[in-house]
Amino acid sequence: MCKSPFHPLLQALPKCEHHMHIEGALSPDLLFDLASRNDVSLPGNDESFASPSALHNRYKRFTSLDDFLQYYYIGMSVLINESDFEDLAWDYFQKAASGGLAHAELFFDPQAHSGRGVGVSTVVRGFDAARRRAEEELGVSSLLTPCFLRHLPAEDSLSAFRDPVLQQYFASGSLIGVGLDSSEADNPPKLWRAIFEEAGKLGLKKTAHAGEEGPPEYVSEALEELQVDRIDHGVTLARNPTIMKEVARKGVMLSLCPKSNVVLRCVQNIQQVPIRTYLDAGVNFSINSDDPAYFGGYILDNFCEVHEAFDLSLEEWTHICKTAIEGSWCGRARKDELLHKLEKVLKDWNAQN
Ligand SMILES: Nc1ncnc2[nH]cnc12
Ligand SMILES: [Zn+2]
Repeated sequence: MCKSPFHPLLQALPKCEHHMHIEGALSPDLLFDLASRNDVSLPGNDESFASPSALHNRYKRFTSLDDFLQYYYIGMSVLINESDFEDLAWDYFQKAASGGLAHAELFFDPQAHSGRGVGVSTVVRGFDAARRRAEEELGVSSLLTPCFLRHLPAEDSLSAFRDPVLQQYFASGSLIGVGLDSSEADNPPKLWRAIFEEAGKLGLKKTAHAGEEGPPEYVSEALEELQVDRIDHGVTLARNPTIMKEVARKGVMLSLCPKSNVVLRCVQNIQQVPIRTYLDAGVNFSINSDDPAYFGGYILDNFCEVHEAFDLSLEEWTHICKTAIEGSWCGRARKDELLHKLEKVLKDWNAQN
């Protein structure tokens, strides 16, 4: 919660999140509970795993994306059964909905589970159970996208993409698109071109992490070589005005993750996230939590920190929320419902202020 008089408005705004790795919602408490439930032993040689609070403290000292990813992949080892994935996603939906989440487009990493013998149907069935419950009990809609891991060879990603079970989920509409995540440095997007070409032929949505730690040229490469509809992060894009102008011209949306960028040291503080630069340059963006259990905050916390750093106006918040709604991959009917909710929140706010 921030101290701004705007806080009640920030809380009430109907939020769309497009960049949230469900495995990144695994809190230290749930991680320890699941480790005990599933009899999974945590690394004995790392004192960060001595207790949930020791782990929580370690999360305050990440030095880079790869330093974080090491903990992120170890954390996942406790996720074994369908009910574990359901509990994880349900925990996320409850916490994010309390901060005004209305629609979530969620990533997961199938290779990080299949590599440990947990099949994609176990993962998707668990998430789907939580997604149905979120829709019924919280009024939160959601979509699910598998991401492919760029720290592994691109051929591994291609076989994971071609897994018949995954293909069946694409065909049925349970999975909406494809994404690309994990270690960015020295892993240029073009190496994953084959997957994105096949995904395009299947009519799937396409997105890729680019310009998080990597250079702005990875953003243009993802757009040109992978033909992505969206860019995840793009925080380094502001360093190249030519590419930035092209992104603005094309109307491509960036899914920015302000707290993540600070915690993983892509920027020194929230003020350095180029929010003002992108608003001025007409670059579309949404504000997202990335891995909320690791980075110390859900979507509302990201809204609050951005507001405190940039003192945005009512018009600017309205623009950000509308861009996020229009940039979502849900259908027109759901977008209209979300726009309607937004109008109502703004009307109530204006009536009271
Ligand atoms: N911030 C991030 N960047 C790349 N891959 C990720 N996987 C989970 N979080 C990620
Ligand atoms: Zn991410």
